[in-house]
Amino acid sequence: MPNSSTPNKIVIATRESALALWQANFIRDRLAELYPQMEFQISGMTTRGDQILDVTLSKIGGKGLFIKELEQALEDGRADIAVHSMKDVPMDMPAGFALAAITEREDPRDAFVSNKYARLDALPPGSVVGTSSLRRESQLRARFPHLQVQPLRGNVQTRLRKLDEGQFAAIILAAAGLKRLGLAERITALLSPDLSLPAVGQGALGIECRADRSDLIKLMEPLHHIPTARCVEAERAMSRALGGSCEVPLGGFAEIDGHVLRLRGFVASQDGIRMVSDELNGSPDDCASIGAQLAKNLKAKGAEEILVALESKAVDPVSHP
Ligand SMILES: NCc1[nH]cc(CCC(=O)O)c1CC(=O)O
Repeated sequence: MPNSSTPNKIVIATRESALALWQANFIRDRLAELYPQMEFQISGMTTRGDQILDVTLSKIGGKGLFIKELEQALEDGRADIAVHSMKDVPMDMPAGFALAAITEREDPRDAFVSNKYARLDALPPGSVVGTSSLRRESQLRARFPHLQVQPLRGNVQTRLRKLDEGQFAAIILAAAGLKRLGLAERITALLSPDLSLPAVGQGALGIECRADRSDLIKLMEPLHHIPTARCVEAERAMSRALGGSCEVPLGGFAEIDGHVLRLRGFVASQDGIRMVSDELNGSPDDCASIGAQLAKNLKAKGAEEILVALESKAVDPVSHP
């Protein structure tokens, strides 16, 4: 129960895309149920990541761009919490910030969306599939080398519009985003993790606040879903140990069955020609060490060479001729 040291009003910082607003409203509604006497306000803001739409995100600084402005608002006291897709949260939290809660995971799978074809394996050779995710691209190229992959940026609605305009035979999106936006009927087929291993954190939401706001961390506790948090921590520990960012074609997905946490991971070259994947089981209590160990095992199988090759590719050709 909130005591005298808890605020009577909580301001929630969010990006202004339909999905981000849905997520912020979802958390607001959960909090309002828990704390009916408190007041909640949603504060929408445009981030640099939202403004820059013409280049591949990985080339201009990556996912951090979507959350820096929100963190600035937390820092300045203009907002109390920020709601993020865990997929968009960098592996290392910046100093002074904490994840107060990780919510129960929505469907973590990728979705195949097409107006013409029922399944990925029904696409004729040369078909153009839209995605700007290096993870999705590398897996598609590895498993369906006869398909073309072309960039597709923008929010969920923009991506669906580009599909509907006929620029692509199919696109790949996160099922969670489509379901949250009430667009589940657009899902043509769900891709099993064997076919498209999800992104680290996919489907889970994170609530961020300043690390010194123990009042907020306490208030968010009922929204923290421990099995999801353990799975996401296993995935993030793996990605962190591999130096994962959105510049790296990498996937990580953990699930708990009974007393066993199963973590699967892969690292690939963008063209999917080189791919190293592996999995590890263990106790959910050991989530972080399972992630670190799987990263080691992947490195032992050759992930390091793939990562080094990616790094040299990322070097700016102008300043490093
Ligand atoms: N890359 C953007 C992004 N960040 C989070 C989601 C929604 C799914 C989720 O919460 O994991 C999406 C859309 C997508 O990948 O299709």
